[in-house]
Amino acid sequence: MTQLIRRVELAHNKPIIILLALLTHHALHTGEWDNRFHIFLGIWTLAFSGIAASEYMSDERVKTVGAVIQVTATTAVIYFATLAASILLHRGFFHRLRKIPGPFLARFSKLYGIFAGVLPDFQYFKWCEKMKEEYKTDVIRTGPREVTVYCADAIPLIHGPMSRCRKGPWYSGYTHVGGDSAHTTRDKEEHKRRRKAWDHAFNAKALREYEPRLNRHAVALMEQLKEQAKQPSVCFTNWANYYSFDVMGDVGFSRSFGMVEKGEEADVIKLLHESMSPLSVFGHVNWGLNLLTRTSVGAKALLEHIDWTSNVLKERKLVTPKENDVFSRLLDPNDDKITPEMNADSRLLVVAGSDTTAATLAWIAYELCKNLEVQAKLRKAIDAIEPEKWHLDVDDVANIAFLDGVINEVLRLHPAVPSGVQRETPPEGLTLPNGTFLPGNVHIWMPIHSIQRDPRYFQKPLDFMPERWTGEQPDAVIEKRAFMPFNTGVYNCVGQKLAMMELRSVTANLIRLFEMSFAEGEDGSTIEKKTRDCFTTNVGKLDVKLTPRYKA
Ligand code: HEM
Repeated sequence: MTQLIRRVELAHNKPIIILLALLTHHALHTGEWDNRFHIFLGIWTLAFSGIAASEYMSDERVKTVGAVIQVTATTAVIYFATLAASILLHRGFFHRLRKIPGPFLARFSKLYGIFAGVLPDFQYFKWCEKMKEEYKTDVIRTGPREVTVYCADAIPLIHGPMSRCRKGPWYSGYTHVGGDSAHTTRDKEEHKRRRKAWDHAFNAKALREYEPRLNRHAVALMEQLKEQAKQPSVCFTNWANYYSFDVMGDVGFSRSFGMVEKGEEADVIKLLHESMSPLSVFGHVNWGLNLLTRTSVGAKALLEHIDWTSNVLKERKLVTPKENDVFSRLLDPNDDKITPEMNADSRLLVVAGSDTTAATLAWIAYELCKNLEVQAKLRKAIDAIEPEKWHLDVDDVANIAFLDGVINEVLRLHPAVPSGVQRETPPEGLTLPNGTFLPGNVHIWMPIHSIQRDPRYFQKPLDFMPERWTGEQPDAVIEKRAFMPFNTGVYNCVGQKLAMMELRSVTANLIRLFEMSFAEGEDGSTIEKKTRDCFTTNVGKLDVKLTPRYKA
């Protein structure tokens, strides 16, 4: 054996080291390693430890620790320098995406997007917007193997029901810790099977069953806001969070979190936001997120949140609720076990079912404070409904065109998933409607925020104009497909009808009971600047002044 090692003399044989580096690049390039990068780290650690040991044992010239380190380090430098040079040369000048325009440095690494687009203000969607203005084209290369696509006519190809694209590796970032949810599974057949149960949990009959709960939570919120209105300023973002968390707990798990009742930020909301935070950066470098969750460094909150949501489900499994909830439809009553997939679905419901609605409610308050004439017009429409009732039920506000116009306009200007979702081209590639050919296994993002503010699709796109949705200004929507806050196709938001019921119920009652304006010292800049894009958003604080319209 020693003879053999001596003959090969790997550490002294530069061509072999270079060849191994090139083979490594080939393996990295042809496979999907985003979520298996730890395997390479393991192989490298073993290989270089092996080289150090074999040098020490077999080479008379290498007999001190210093000499062993020197030889191993030289080997590592040659290997990694070759690997880096090969990767960078390929990504920069020979890659299949080399003809797609984009920032020069972005073609070498996604780290560029992180430094240029995320770290300045954690609002990556704004950087996407800047790229579109700078390059004035619909397809921009924003990473070595990634493009950002801005044209609405590509939506059916990328997201539509017949799309051949599949979910990208972003979705498997921490599958190894929590299992795959219906949302994170990348297997189309598995998604189809699991989505059936979710569809059942949000069909018309189920939604009707959830209505009384929504009414109860809206009443509780309004009662608390009446008390809060005695203060000069109310932190609306907090109350939006409490409400949506209570609804999600009740409708999802028949569990009362009682946050509106307590009126204080519960640790679990903080934990939820902290668990999503790493995605703002590591959502762009999958291998980073994967390593983070494997080593727990920096992913403590995420792991704790996964545990917490598993416990919520465990406790739910022990009871038979009086009213059906979402998990009445998802859990198998004949099976005592809770699978990792069910635990992952539990976290999916907590994240998707609370944060998105809370963020949208906060933006509704922001836009209504900024556009007082819209608020007055909305109030007129709301006052006309069932004037003798002191509280409007979900059913009462199901078909108010101007209310839906306000909500749609907020979802257009402030989508809860602003940077969009990742898809991957099929192996044979994809030709976009503008003729651009995207080779196979390329990652695509369609930034919802940019598309929904594009003047090609919406007249005066930055104006808050609910009338564009009500029939009063129909020409103001030029391309309806470009409105995709809940996404579209087989992976679209299963909870969108429930979300609309919540948004209508809270907005209508809020506007019926209070005049709302920015609190003193507030101008809306905190929510604009401090909102953090973490796939969903952690919205910044918004303080409002509520003036009751009726005496208690
Ligand atoms: C304003 C509120 C909401 C917005 C803007 C929103 C947006 C979205 C978007 C864009 C997706 C697609 C994600 C992707 O493809 O990766 C999605 C998926 C999903 N949403 Fe929502 N959502 C909202 C509220 C809700 C609510 C209230 C629930 C449940 C209670 C919910 C449950 C889900 C689930 C389970 C999925 C995964 C569906 C699948 O992959 O088949 N969402 N949502």
